[in-house]
Amino acid sequence: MTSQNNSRTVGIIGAGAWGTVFAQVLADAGSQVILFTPEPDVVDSINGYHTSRYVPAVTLPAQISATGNLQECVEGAKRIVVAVPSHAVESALSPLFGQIGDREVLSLVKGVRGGEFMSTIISRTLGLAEHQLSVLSGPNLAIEIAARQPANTVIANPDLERAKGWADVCANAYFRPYLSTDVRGCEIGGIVKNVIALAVGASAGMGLGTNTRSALITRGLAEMTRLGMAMGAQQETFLGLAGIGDLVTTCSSELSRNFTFGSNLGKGLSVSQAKVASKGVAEGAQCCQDVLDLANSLGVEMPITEAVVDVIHHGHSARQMGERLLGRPRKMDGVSLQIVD
Ligand SMILES: NC(=O)c1ccc[n+]([C@@H]2O[C@H](COP(=O)([O-])OP(=O)(O)OC[C@H]3O[C@@H](n4cnc5c(N)ncnc54)[C@H](O)[C@@H]3O)[C@@H](O)[C@H]2O)c1
Ligand SMILES: O=P(O)(O)OC[C@H](O)CO
Repeated sequence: MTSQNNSRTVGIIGAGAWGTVFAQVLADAGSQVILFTPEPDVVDSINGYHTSRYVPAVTLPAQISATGNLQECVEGAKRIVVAVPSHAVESALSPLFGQIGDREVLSLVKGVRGGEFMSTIISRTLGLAEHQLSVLSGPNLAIEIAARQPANTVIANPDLERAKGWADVCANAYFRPYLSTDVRGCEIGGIVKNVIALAVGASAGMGLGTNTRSALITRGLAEMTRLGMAMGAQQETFLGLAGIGDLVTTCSSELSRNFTFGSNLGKGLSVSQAKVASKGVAEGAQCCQDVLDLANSLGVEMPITEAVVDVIHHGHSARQMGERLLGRPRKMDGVSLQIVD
């Protein structure tokens, strides 16, 4: 199947859980969508049966097709969405360097690597102009949205008209975008919440309850906000959908891969066993070291993140993580905006 070269055709690079469900969101809002994936069985399944193993038990709208040819995905598309995991962004996009022209691009990716945010890496890899890339982030568990359950999100671009353009294309009866100019804050929210969800998942896996969860969410919000403020983000972003909203969702649901990854660690699985058991990418495990490096380079204290890094990379157990956080010096309550709390 090929895309129609019209103003409502969107190409999505990456047909995992979120890319596929976002295709449904766009189709339900009136677009034709063409998904690119290097996995031939996924292409065949979408084109032949309107199904994908990434979203079981869902019948995809007929306006969605798939291709294993990257050029075919983008050539007829008016707008382009990036939906691969953070570790695959450069390899997936580099063949398209300089070929995007003036088309609008939207990143769904939640990750940081080598001190760089995905907006920076995607813009550089594709050779985009300033503000050509918008970022979408918020409490968006793909499987719930696949069932057309109501969800809000945030679309950010310093040029609000460009963010509005994307909101017009993806708003539908169950998907409501809010707007922001704070790209950096939205990206930080989408990254740090994954790291905190690993810690919350680990506590749940150990059999701990809601008090522990609330403590980690609240102190996690403090960490996220401190890092964001040190990087020039807006404080209110962290009290919105891309901050506390996504943090609560990811720390509350077994549909979250990060929560589940942490839960498996809490139950005693090793990091490599938890990775194998994971049904998709757990960006918090991929990115926690990068988040900590960023925090350290800015002198920002992130004790939960530090404890997660010790579990993921230095052989600490989930129990040791808990003991270490409980043994910290006394602190004042509330979200202190001092970088060292
Ligand atoms: N799943 C969700 O609920 C959800 C929600 C919001 C944001 N996100 C974010 O979206 C991003 C993608 O997550 P996902 O859930 O779709 O991942 P996933 O694990 O479900 O699927 C990853 C997809 O990327 C594809 N891929 C890997 N390398 C590729 C390459 N080089 N070129 C093209 N495709 C490649 C794989 O084939 C697969 O289709 C992540 O950063 C994630 O944090 C996910
Ligand atoms: O499944 P997770 O943990 O990657 O979370 C998915 C989304 O980011 C939730 O907003």
